[in-house]
Amino acid sequence: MVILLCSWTTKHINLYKLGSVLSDIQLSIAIVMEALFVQVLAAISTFLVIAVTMRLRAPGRIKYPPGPPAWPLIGSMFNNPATYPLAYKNWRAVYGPISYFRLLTQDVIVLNTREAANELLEKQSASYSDRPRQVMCGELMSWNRGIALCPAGARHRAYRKLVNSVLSADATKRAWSSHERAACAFVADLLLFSSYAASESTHPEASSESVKGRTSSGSEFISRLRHSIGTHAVEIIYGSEYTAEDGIEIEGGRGHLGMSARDAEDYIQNADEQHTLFTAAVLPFAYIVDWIPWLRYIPEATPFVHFKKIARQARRNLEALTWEPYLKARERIKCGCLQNSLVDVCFKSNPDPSPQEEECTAWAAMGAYTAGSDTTIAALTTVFLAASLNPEAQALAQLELDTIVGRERMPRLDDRPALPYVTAFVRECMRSVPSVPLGVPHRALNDDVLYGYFIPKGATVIANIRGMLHDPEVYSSPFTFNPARFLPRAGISTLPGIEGRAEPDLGSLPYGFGRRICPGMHMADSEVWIYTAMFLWAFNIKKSGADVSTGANHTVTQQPENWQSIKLSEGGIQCPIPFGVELAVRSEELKAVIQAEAV
Ligand code: HEM
Repeated sequence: MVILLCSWTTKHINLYKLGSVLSDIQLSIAIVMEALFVQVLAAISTFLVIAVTMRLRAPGRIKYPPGPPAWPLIGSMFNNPATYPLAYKNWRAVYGPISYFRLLTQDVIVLNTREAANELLEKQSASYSDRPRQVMCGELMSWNRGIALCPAGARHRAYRKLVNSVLSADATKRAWSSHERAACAFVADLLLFSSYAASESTHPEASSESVKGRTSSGSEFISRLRHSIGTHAVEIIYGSEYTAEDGIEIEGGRGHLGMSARDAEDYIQNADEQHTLFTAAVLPFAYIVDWIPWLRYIPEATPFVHFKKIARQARRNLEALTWEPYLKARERIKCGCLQNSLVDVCFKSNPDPSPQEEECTAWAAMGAYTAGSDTTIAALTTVFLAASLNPEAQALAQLELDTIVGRERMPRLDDRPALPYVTAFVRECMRSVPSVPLGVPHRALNDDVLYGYFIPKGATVIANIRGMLHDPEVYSSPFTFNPARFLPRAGISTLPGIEGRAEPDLGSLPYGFGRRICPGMHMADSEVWIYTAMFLWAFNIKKSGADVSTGANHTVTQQPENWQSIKLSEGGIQCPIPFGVELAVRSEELKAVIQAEAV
């Protein structure tokens, strides 16, 4: 039926087209409308056939998992929970460990417990390592050429191998001193100001202003954090500038090779803009074309069709984001200025790469940068908010730091085992506001059954990470900020008198599952920990109602006693907004140590 309708349309258009060249504009409009009408009819018939077939597919009488109410054929299209991460928060209580909904022809499985996620995404990792088709974000904007949305297969394996060269546990340990330097520079940078405020305008998703990249207004605090994490990531992935003074003769007498500080600034800014578009588009079915894929073929000039223009610009910018820093790093490396960045390590192991291999490295590098920055910034923003809202927990962490590290030097990463409360503080932040609340969707490669429920081949599989971390059956009073939940019952020697609750450790849960687990988790863990430790060692932080940089009054809506009321940005990456904080260095003595170590 569908084929018949389509061929009828084509014939019809051709006949009319002949006339329309000669006759008036009205006729052309009528033709387009008619063609569109028939195409829509064709699409609806397709959905009808496919949807009915799909409902009949479950073998035997295996049920689909429970889920929200759905309409015949269209499923949960009008109350699409896929685009609202918070919509899943009570699903474990309502539907149990595994739930299901359908959007037109797309099956979506939501895993609400760690056990269910382990059963599918860890134990059968190979069958769930693919990503669902994402027409807008993946195909039209080109993000499926990067690692995070790349389909499972040889190219994805090659990407993972490349990024592991600098992100594996061992490689990360070798980079500890570089993380410490970056955290120390951040703290020293903050010393220059007496107080700061974080506000909506600084978050990439918070305003249309920021979507266009104008993020400089007001709040120094987060923009400084963004700058610090971004510059550090650029260094780890592309290396830093190499100047003639560094001891090498540079051809043509130019002053430097590689990424200059200015290039890094531009890169960070461009990456922010592209990643903002990415986080909005990566949510399942975020754009109409994700629901009706053939819309990708309609001309960009069609009225009311904005997604084609957005996609074209995003694709062009993503190419630039991928190639410009890579080519600069390559130029430096070819002149013999080798460093330890991801791109350098790739060239060391393969000094004469083919164009395909170069393309692979360039996209792997871009993918690692973009996946690693906003997630880490979101985690650290939560840390600072948590400290400002929980003065008691802040004071306990500082007491532990003073006792173990003292006041004559800054904390280091090898202090971590001796600082259990600081570590528990960081974990509690990552539990309270996981940066990636629904992970990145996986895709079932085969039909499967879990707990007696049918999982159809091709289903999008979402791990409800936030729901797992807020499950009251696992974490008592899940919306109360309490680092002691991660301490042993017997307490800790660094802070006698604190009663631990010995609740389940986070493990790698905030970082996803199976073959797609975050390859940057070791780096993120070390980075978030050292930034937190140095920051709490150096500053007292408290909440404030005013953004001192702009003078604008912000209402402090964040309530320490109930993290459910914390305002979060929407999208694939979650970050608390807005909040004001005041910082004060803890003593002149510490200020002198910071200034000395930051040199
Ligand atoms: C607090 C910080 C971070 C969090 C919470 C986080 C979380 C995640 C999550 C949940 C995923 C999806 C995993 C899945 O599909 O099951 C992911 C993927 C990924 N992350 Fe992270 N991440 C963080 C930092 C980083 C860093 C620092 C890097 C690199 C420098 C990085 C690189 C990546 C990459 C490349 C992927 C895609 C992996 C793939 O599809 O094979 N992440 N991350």
